[in-house]
Amino acid sequence: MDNGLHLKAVEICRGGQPLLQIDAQVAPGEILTVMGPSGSGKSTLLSFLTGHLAPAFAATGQVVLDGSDVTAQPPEHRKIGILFQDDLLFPHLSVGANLAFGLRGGTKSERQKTIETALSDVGLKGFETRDPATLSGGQKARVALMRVLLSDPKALLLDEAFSGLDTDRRAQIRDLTFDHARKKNLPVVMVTHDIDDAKAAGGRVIQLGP
Ligand SMILES: Nc1ncnc2c1ncn2[C@@H]1O[C@H](COP(=O)(O)OP(=O)(O)OP(=O)(O)O)[C@@H](O)[C@H]1O
Repeated sequence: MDNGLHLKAVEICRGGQPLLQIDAQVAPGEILTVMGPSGSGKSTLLSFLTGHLAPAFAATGQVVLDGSDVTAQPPEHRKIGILFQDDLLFPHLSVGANLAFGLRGGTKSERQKTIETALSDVGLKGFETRDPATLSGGQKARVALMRVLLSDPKALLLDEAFSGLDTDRRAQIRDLTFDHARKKNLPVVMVTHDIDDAKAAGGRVIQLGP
């Protein structure tokens, strides 16, 4: 498969001991859910994919994105976006400036238009000048989602991205995230403890491991 995200025989070790092994292909628009007990290496896997593996770990295998092996590339060249739980917006910047952060190219007015559209796509029309401190948790999550999408990633990683939200809000933001990821045809790797997240992503079990 050329397009999508291919985790080719990935093995992550710590202190010489294997922590996690995975071999999976995530097609564009598809969601790979990774579940497992605390400490099993889920976040470490995502840090390997983004290129931020901590020195305590060693990894073998390849990360192939849209047919290119990005394993040796620095994080900023990989085009892999990640959303964390309670993703922090820059507190000293307005909502609009937070969104402008990942935007490259185009004229100032084109960038402005892109931001307006992104906000209205997540039900936050007119929020450009708002201070992030004045937003609800769900509103912050929407801005964080748009910020990562505007950086034009070729794959999206979710690390307990919906965990800080109450049940209703969680389902809403999750649907919104899946919708946008599918619209952009992004392969998604979602780490979660929540069986409802996994059910919402759908599909089938492809690997069971220690
Ligand atoms: N920077 C680091 N240096 C050394 N060990 C680490 C580092 N980060 C995490 N670990 C350890 O590596 C193991 C895997 O951690 P990781 O955060 O990937 O687990 P996880 O499956 O995401 O857990 P959780 O579900 O609790 O978030 C844990 O035992 C953790 O304590």
